[in-house]
Amino acid sequence: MKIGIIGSAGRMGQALVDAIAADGQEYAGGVDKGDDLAALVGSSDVLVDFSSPHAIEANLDACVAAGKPIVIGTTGLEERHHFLIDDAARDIPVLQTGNTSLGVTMLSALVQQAARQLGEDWDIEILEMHHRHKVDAPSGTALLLGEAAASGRGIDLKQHSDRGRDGITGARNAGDIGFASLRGGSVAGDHHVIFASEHERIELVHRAETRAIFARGAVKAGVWLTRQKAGRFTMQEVLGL
Ligand SMILES: NC(=O)C1=CN([C@@H]2O[C@H](COP(=O)(O)OP(=O)(O)OC[C@H]3O[C@@H](n4cnc5c(N)ncnc54)[C@H](OP(=O)(O)O)[C@@H]3O)[C@@H](O)[C@H]2O)C=CC1
Ligand SMILES: O=C(O)C1=N[C@H](C(=O)O)C[C@H](O)C1
Repeated sequence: MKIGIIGSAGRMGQALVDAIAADGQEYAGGVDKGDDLAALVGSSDVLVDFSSPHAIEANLDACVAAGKPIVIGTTGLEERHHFLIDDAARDIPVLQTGNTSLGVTMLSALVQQAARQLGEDWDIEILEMHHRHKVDAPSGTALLLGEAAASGRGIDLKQHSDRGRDGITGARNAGDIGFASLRGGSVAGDHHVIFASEHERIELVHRAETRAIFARGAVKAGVWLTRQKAGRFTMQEVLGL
């Protein structure tokens, strides 16, 4: 399978080049800002995008025009990006996720189950730490885990998230899902989901020890997408979880 990378010179782009070779796939080439995207899309069977939210619209347009599937791992997406993805998914297979690793995909299933079964007296807080170069917060994974918790609870995350406590915040709003972000050093990605009740606490933690886990999952998702019809897919579907 010929896999093209959008954001190829970046940290994830480089990890992907290795993962493509390790999986026995063919590297079709890569683009970064200002490169010939249409040419890459034309010569690839599937595109994998780990670049910037600014690139999403052009990437989707190019893939729709050429009828090629795309995996979007880029984070920091806004609502309008999700609408663009939904539109494109009417014509081509698209998988967008804040985390392509097996471990986080499993964690999100566990978080959803815990949130469903624990009562509302269990406060939910999500803490993430990443390397000093990361530009978006909360991480895409933290938001994905927040969505998993909200869906387990049967609530809308947008109406129930607390994303930036500072100063005299007042007491915690019952039912909110709280987010906190730390940045420093070279941390590939740590996520803690904390369920806190009056007398006990459950903490579910995932630590990425290398970016290879994201790259491996993205390659797996890309190969899987080439066998799908148009639609929007999840890592749970790819991994059969
Ligand atoms: N879903 C997941 O599992 C994971 C997601 N990520 C996400 O992937 C993204 C990239 O992360 P990372 O590799 O660390 O970041 P980097 O900054 O190292 O790499 C981003 C690359 O994308 C390029 N780029 C920027 N704008 C465009 C554009 N408009 N078109 C094409 N290429 C562009 C950059 O080029 P230039 O330097 O010239 O701007 C750079 O080479 C982030 O959003 C990150 O959060 C990361 C890890 C896992
Ligand atoms: O920017 C990163 O590095 C990462 N980004 C993703 C996110 O925002 O959750 C995934 C991973 O944690 C690494």
